[in-house]
Amino acid sequence: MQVSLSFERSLSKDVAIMVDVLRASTTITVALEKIPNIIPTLEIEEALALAPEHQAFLAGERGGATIEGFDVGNSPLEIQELEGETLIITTSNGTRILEGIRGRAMIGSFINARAVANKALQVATDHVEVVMAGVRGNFAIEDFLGAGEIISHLQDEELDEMAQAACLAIENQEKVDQAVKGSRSAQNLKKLGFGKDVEFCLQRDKSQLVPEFKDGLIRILE
Ligand SMILES: O=C(O)[C@H](CS(=O)(=O)O)OP(=O)(O)O
Ligand SMILES: [Mg+2]
Repeated sequence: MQVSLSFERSLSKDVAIMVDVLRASTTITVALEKIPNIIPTLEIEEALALAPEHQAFLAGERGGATIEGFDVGNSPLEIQELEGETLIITTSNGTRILEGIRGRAMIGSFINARAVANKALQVATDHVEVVMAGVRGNFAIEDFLGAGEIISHLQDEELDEMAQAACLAIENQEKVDQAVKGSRSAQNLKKLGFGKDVEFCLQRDKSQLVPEFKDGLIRILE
């Protein structure tokens, strides 16, 4: 099995795992514990327009800050409190990257790294691509390290050089935690009062859930 790491744009027609550690991947994975259907949207207006017909909760942020009038932010801790049928979510990076995936799209982060890696291996034909979301077109260290955590569970496969680099980068967990906490994204979230979300997002293998994005909907891949 080939394993590759890419940034922003997915090239695979097989399986692609979108990684947005802070915070879309983590928030979506947690939301699926109590909400079976998640609709990601690119725009706030689209989210607002869809909410009444689905009687859905609204979650989302811009620049990390909760969108006015939404039930919760893009926050794994806040989303844990919600229970229902449908959630609509719009975020700055993660939801946009998902839309660009042409293959089978899964969602991964530190909290489900092992589960998503195993599932990808099971269902892929010959290629698992890990896609770092980044922040508005820029590299984000938290996504590189989250990708490394996932790839560390695929080490027996044929890793490209980017994938090897990410895997090597996560060898020291203490340094990984320090780097993620010191990232621009984490600093921004701390300023906005979401410091505890950063700690939450760093938990390893807390979840066995693997979210899959298919036909406009995110659900648990059984
Ligand atoms: O909500 C988040 O943590 C980020 C905010 S920002 O774009 O990094 O300012 O959004 P995400 O889509 O989860 O990267
Ligand atoms: Mg992010």
